[in-house]
Amino acid sequence: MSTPGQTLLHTGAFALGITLTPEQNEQFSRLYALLLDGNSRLNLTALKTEQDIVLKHFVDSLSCLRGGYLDTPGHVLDLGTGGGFPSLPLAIVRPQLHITPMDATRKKIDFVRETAGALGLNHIRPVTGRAETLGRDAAFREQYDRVVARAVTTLPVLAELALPFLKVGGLLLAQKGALSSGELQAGAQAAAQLGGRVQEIDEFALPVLGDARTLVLVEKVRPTPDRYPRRDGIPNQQPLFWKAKG
Ligand SMILES: C[S@@+](CC[C@H](N)C(=O)[O-])C[C@H]1O[C@@H](n2cnc3c(N)ncnc32)[C@H](O)[C@@H]1O
Repeated sequence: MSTPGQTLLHTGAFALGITLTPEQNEQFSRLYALLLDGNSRLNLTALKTEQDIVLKHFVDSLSCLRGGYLDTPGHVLDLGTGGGFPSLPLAIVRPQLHITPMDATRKKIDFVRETAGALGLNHIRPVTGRAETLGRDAAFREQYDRVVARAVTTLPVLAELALPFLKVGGLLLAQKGALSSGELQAGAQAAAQLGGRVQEIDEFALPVLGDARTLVLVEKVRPTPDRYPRRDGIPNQQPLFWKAKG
């Protein structure tokens, strides 16, 4: 990563209240190089410029730390991690978390596993699978203190995919762009059906660029009914309280 890229990373992280150590800085530089290399082979991200990768992937990923809900040790599932976001940046700055990056696409999870190994992030255990299937597996259901999901589907669909993984008392942190009131209302209704309750809507601007972002916090207040999640693809085709995309 260039010196201006490092400055941007520091500025962005600092705006979120995070001061990076020299070792973390080095890990982000290596992550940047590995992402560029992986992208040329695997098409992991549409973002190509250094500024975009630093701000829209690294700093944006770290914005799930707003509010301090990931400051204590615990088990975190990253649902739909793609190329490892937010898992990899989060693992760099929060080594005390046990993080499970999960995605339906094997080649993405292979990249996350190799990259975590290269960065010495031993507290990451990547898993390939669909949320609808793993959410019914006793090894995953109700096993997590936190679920993070960045840029994954609409709020009502995400509520059905994510809430089954949480212990009662756990939190879903949904990282989204600008959110319509319709999506939020449907998401709140879906969450209630699945044992959740919208706790906070945190609207903020992405550091440096100012793009609109929303961090939606949903607390799990009682167990998710056994009939959820529905089978593969159904949450997306027939979202609760929401129209499917045409
Ligand atoms: C738009 S990408 C976002 C990736 C990453 N979170 C990021 O911010 O760069 C959405 C990801 O969710 C995964 N995904 C979508 N539905 C899923 C499901 N039902 N189970 C597991 N992964 C899913 C996709 O494979 C894709 O990698």
